[in-house]
Amino acid sequence: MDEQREVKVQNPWHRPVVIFLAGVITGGIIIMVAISVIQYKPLPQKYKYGIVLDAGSSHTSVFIYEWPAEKENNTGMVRQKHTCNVEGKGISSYSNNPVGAGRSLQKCMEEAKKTIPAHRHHETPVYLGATAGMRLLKMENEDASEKVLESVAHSLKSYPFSYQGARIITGQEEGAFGWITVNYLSKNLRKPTGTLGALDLGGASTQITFVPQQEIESQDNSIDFRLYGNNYHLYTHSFLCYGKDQVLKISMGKKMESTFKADETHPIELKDPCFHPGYNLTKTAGSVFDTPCMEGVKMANGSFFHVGTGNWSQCQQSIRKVFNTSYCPYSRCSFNGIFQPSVDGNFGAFSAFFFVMDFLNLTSDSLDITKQNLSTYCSTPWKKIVQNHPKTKEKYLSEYCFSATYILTLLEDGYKFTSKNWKDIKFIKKIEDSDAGWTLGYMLNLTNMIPAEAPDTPLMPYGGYVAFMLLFSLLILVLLLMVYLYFRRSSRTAQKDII
Ligand SMILES: Nc1ccn([C@@H]2O[C@H](COP(=O)(O)OP(=O)(O)O)[C@@H](O)[C@H]2O)c(=O)n1
Ligand SMILES: [Ca+2]
Repeated sequence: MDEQREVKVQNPWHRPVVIFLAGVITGGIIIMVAISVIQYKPLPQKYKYGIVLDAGSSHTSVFIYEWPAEKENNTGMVRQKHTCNVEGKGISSYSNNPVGAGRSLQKCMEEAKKTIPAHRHHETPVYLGATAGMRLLKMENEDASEKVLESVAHSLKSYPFSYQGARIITGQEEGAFGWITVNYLSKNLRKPTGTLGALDLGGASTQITFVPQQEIESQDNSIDFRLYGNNYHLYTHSFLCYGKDQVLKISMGKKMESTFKADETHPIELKDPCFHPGYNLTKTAGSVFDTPCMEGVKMANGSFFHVGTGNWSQCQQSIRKVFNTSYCPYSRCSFNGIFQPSVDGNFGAFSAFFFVMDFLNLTSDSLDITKQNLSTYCSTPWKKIVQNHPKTKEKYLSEYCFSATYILTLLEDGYKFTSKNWKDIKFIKKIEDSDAGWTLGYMLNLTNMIPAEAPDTPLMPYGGYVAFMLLFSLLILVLLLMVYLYFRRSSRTAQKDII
């Protein structure tokens, strides 16, 4: 018995190699789990910023964008952090006082300094893009337009941001970057689903941009992008002078031309179906004809009584006269001899399309109901309109009937939307807290934030990776435990057998 007891039991767990290996594996698993858990804790995000100034014909807005520093090439990561409306009119109104244009930006740029953390200021790009108001000023007086641009550039350079330029963007850029903005924000760009057409209405120009089914017959209206590995072949056109403020001038000018006789003494009455009954204001012909958009219209002078008659269908008749549909050198045209394929898919209509239709509550009905409601609105007496909207500036209030009638005429007669596809037009201001407009697309393009090829995506999303690592580590632990228990049992049995 004693001899037997003295036989040493060879327990495999007591071998140094096994002990060392078991220690290393267990240590490894503990480290793996610890790393996974620590990694899973969301790290404080680091943000980057960009500033774009939209110098429109009627006013200037400053947009501040932000995005997580590590994710700048992912779609939908950039969002609008802050906007500031510059006081006063657009920069093109400073043609006689260019210094004033630069000075007008000061308040909003100071706000930008406060909004963006100081340590990011020097690397924050700032861009200014001017649109149709400056295009018109350049046509009228190139020297003045250059002075205004120099003035805003000088002003922007005085801030601690990274100045990237102040220029007049083309109508094509305005249309195309508006399209990029709405599709980036709707996260359409990396999906095989359809894209959203873009309709932008300003004070001095309007843009239509979409992916057409048909071939684009004119080179000027075609633009190609490769974004996230997909090719986009876009139709785009910008109609200079067809913003709502310029069309109001043109259509009033045409009415004056046909109403006023050369020998009549002033002031004369201009009866206008686009203004409410009871509206009566003395205006100067100069305020109507102060634009290069009135080519070929005989100029009146002196002052006149602008008298509203509030008749929607007559208003529409008068607006139709600003579209020339008498010639088309292509298989089909919108107006003024401009090629346009038939509209296709859904459209986002923003800027003044939204402001006007939203103010009048006309954003969600059929085309027929919309026309009926607008007709009732236009024939409502001016006194009642003022009573109903005591806080709205009378100048703006008086123009809604005209503007909405222009919008319907532009969309139906101009772009050839019908009562069937009217519902495909969504009047939008924002998509996920960011304004629809050209500015975001402009910045994304200039900062190369939309790559031509889709960035490589990891095998699995981060959350999935962490879950996988935890599960896998747990499995190894359980397996080790089972192996341990097995060896312990078999070594005990061996001991018993020996005993
Ligand atoms: N809250 C607002 C802001 C702008 N608007 C109008 O929207 C238009 C904006 O045009 P814009 O200044 O961007 O001019 P463009 O240079 O784009 O032609 C102007 O006609 C403004 O009067 C509006 O109706 N309601
Ligand atoms: Ca605009």
